[in-house]
Amino acid sequence: MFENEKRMAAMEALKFVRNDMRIGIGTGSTAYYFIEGLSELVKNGLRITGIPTSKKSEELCRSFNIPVDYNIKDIDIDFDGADEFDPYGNLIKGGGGALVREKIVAYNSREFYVLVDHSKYSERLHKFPLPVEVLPFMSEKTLENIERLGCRASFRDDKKFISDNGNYIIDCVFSYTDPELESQIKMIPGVVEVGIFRHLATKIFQGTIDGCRIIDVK
Ligand SMILES: O=C[C@H](O)[C@H](O)[C@H](O)COP(=O)(O)O
Repeated sequence: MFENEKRMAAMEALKFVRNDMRIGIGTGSTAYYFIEGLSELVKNGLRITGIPTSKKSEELCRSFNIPVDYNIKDIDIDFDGADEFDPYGNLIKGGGGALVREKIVAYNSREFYVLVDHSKYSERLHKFPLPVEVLPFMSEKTLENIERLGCRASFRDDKKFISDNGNYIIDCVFSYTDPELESQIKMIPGVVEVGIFRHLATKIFQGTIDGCRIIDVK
């Protein structure tokens, strides 16, 4: 859905990539267009090092001959998609189950550029169930503890979905996903990471029917 908007967001963001940059490489269908476009630039001589945010994106990079290295201290810009964003640049991520690595890379990047189609915008985060990665150990209790915060929660694919880190994803339906929930959920033992990304995005590239809108996050 909205493939053209996703492609436009990715193409616009690619204009910010320069020689010798170390860049975070996101996960998902929008990040795919970014990786595809990046591979063309690399083929034409661009020198970059990529830090992929999932095994899937790493495989894609390798198949496109994009150099990959995880032993990088300073990441210049991270480019990734999102499931939902609000006017303050708060994000929900993890629809593809890659939230842990995505958050580590975003946190350690000087800039974090988010690539989305128009449908991802909400005045208040409420459309997309909040993904939370949890350890398998006593995960039923972890789910109960998360539900106490006021949501309906379920294991993704009845625990058949296993993250790149060997964990489960719990999808949580809140009537409103208050960004403040990030720290409350993270306090629950067994929770590895929460798909709320606050104070991380620096620019949002939103594909629209006739181009791409760039939003600078204050
Ligand atoms: O775990 C996956 C990621 O957070 C994705 O970046 C997110 O789900 C957006 O994916 P898409 O671009 O396919 O909508």
